[in-house]
This record gives sequence, C-alpha cells and structure tokens, in this order.
Amino acid sequence: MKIVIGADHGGFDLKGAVKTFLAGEHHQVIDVGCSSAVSVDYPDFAEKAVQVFNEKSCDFGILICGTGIGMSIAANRHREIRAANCHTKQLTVLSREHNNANFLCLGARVIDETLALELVDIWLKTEFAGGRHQRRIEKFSSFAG
Ligand SMILES: O=C(CO)[C@H](O)[C@H](O)[C@H](O)COP(=O)(O)O
Repeated sequence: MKIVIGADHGGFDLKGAVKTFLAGEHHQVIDVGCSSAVSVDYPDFAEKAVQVFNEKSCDFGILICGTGIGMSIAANRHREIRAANCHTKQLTVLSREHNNANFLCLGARVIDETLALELVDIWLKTEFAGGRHQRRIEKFSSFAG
C-alpha cells in the first residue's frame, strides 16, 4: 500500500519507528516531515499529508503528534478525510470497520512504541464492514464545509 506519514516534534521519534515497521511490511511510505525533534506546528504537517494523500492517490495516512488530537482535528477539516485518533486496539479496529477511517492519528505521549506499532498493524489489516456503516459515512458528504 501507499501510505503518507507526518508528525510534529512530539511524534517525530515514533514516526521513525512506524516508518521502519511499514518498510518491513513492504509498504510504500511518503514522509512529509517533520525532520527533527525541533518544535513545529502540527497543522502544517497534517496539511502537507492531506495534500500528498490526494495528489499521490495514497491508500492511507498516518499522523502523529503528542496526543493525536491536534492532528485529527486538522486532518478532519478536509471533507474527504476520516481521521481517527486511536489509542486502544478496540478503537483501532472499529475506526476501520465502522468509520472506514483513511487516516490513523497516534499520540506519542499517550501510548508506547510497542502498542503504537501494534495499532498500525491492526489498522492496516482491518477492512471496512460496509452495510449500514456505508450509509452513515455517506452522510458526512452532505455536511457544509
Ligand atoms: O496538538 C497536540 C495536542 O492536541 C499535540 O499533542 C502537540 O504535539 C502538542 O500540543 C505539542 O506541545 P508542545 O508543548 O509544543 O511540545
């Protein structure tokens, strides 16, 4: 799969670990930064990731900040994005099965690396269930914005 990944300084180290994991699983990864642990602003990297997601027809996006909250708020400003901030296995599975999330947001200050990599693995392997959930996510497109 083609996956765009981005982080702020809070997620920089975990981004490296996720990239290594994804490469080991033979995914194509496009990294939009940041490129060091120097303080940056997470909306800039959410925006870059969404642009690349659209321009390069990526399958999925992964965004990492301190909590995952800021990245998810920023990415969800775009109507084509369904970004889910997940910190448990249950949330991770349901974000794909029920919400067809196309961006996974992680909080590097909330979960440890081992769990984060497990969540990435689960998320990428979980299929959207469709059915009643398809009807519900289609309703997002009627929202203003
Ligand atoms: O946006 C966030 C919170 O929702 C992220 O966790 C950021 O990484 C965090 O706010 C950065 O905080 P810092 O004090 O500037 O490191």
